[in-house]
Amino acid sequence: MNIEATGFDDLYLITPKVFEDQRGYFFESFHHKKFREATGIDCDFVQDNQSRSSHGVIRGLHFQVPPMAQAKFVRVLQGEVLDVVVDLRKEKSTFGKSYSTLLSAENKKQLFIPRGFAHGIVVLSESAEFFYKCDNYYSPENERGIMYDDTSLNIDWKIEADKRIISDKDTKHPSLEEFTSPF
Ligand SMILES: Cc1cn([C@H]2C[C@H](O)[C@@H](COP(=O)(O)OP(=O)(O)O[C@H]3O[C@H](C)C(=O)[C@H](O)[C@H]3O)O2)c(=O)[nH]c1=O
Repeated sequence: MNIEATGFDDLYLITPKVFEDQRGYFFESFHHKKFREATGIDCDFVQDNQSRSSHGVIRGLHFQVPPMAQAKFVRVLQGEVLDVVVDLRKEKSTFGKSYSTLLSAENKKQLFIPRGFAHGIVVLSESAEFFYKCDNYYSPENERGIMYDDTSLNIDWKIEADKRIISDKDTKHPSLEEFTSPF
């Protein structure tokens, strides 16, 4: 497993070691001890989520506030997404900054997103199956969001505006400036 720093504290891009043979491939999609030894992060995941989305779908930018904030370990089972996170941790020099990376079934890359980040995806392939582990349970009353197209975030979502598929909920979040971060 190769773990890359991202310039954001505790945000890591992971490339698993893939074993290929004439049958296909195998890789360890998560290994608690190896991850902890490489990052110092002792993460106990309690909930797995999976979603399927069509080309152009944007889900985000979502997060849960304390005491139900979530760290996430995300990857793509089929297709390709641009995975986007925004640092909401006020004391960090990266506060308000975004980080994006391509995750795909092909590159098998994974992103560990610590608590204190808003998270979203945009689907670049025909469709995508997205899978992620969470270290805290879903809590609707603690769910929040910031606008994916907040110009202060300067995120390139790669899909033209008229081709984007977005839930009604995701068109009604505050901007980062309008949101007082609890992180
Ligand atoms: C997140 C979640 C949702 N739900 C229910 C609530 C709705 O009835 C339905 C769809 O939920 P939503 O539209 O919020 O799903 P996404 O837009 O994919 O939300 C996710 O999008 C981005 C990518 C994230 O990082 C978050 O984990 C999560 O907010 O599933 C549950 O029952 N449990 C859950 O953990």
